[in-house]
Amino acid sequence: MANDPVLPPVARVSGRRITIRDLQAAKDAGERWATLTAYDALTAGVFDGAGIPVLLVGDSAGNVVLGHATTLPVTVDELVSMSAAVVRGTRRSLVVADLPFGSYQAGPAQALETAARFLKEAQVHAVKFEGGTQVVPQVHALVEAGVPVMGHLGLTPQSVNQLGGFRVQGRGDDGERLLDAAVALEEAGAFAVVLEAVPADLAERVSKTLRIPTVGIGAGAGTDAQVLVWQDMAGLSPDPVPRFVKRYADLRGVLDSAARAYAADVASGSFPTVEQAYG
Ligand SMILES: Nc1nc(=O)c2c([nH]1)NC[C@@H]1CN(c3ccc(C(=O)N[C@@H](CCC(=O)O)C(=O)O)cc3)CN21
Ligand SMILES: CC(C)C(=O)C(=O)O
Ligand SMILES: [Mg+2]
Repeated sequence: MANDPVLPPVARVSGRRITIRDLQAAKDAGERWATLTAYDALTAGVFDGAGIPVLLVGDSAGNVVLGHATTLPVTVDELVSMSAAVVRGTRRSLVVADLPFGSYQAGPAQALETAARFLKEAQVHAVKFEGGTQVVPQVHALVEAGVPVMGHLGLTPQSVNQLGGFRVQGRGDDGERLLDAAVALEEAGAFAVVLEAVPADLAERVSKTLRIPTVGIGAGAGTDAQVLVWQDMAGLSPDPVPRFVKRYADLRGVLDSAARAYAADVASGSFPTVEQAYG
């Protein structure tokens, strides 16, 4: 894994944690890299071993772990707990935690207070939060305090009620504003920016304009990195999944078969056998 030649150089960093400097070096060298979400120690350990350089403890946990319809109900306590598990389950991946809705919008002091909880209680390496020019003071304050910040523009799910649904952002004149916001986040000190559900040509333009890496989700092939929710990528999420998802496995089918086979074995008496029993 650490010496797997198919992995990009940033994923082959061995014997230490990947840093935000490695990610910048990857962009400077023109290397693309993959990010996945993670919410628990076991899956985080799998992705760490597979050479995924960045793991995001997303507030998408609200959807794929906690059963909510949106990310809005997710609390700091919930994500701190999951983030701590992800950090404990990894050795090499850089772990980024999403700041939940309502935990940073009030201003730089609130953002710093929330980020400090993630760094102290979960020992994450960076935080991410949604928004453009309105969160620039927060980015500045955290970077000043030594906390790496990832921005998030485009479809920002914490604003779903204002956006009027989960729809593509940045079409037409909005594209210019998104580009300006991306530049403002970079100037405030962000180390990377997520571009979610924006037209591919806009995402490519932003990626070429910024020095820092862009991380696309539903933003086409022109970004420096990609991110997917792991349950979507592995085929565990139920239909419908957003159109930008590619399923690399059918975990839902695998788990469904396993559960059915187990239940049938119990019903028929063929599990457990003497092999699974103590003498
Ligand atoms: N499982 C999961 N995957 C995600 O990618 C994800 C979450 N949850 N939760 C937080 C946000 C919400 N996201 C979403 C949610 C829905 C669409 C969606 O329904 N897209 C439609 C319509 C697009 C349009 O009409 O503009 C699609 O078909 O892609 C997209 C992104 C992305 N994030
Ligand atoms: C999809 C990524 C960017 C995210 O914000 C999340 O998982 O919450
Ligand atoms: Mg999120």
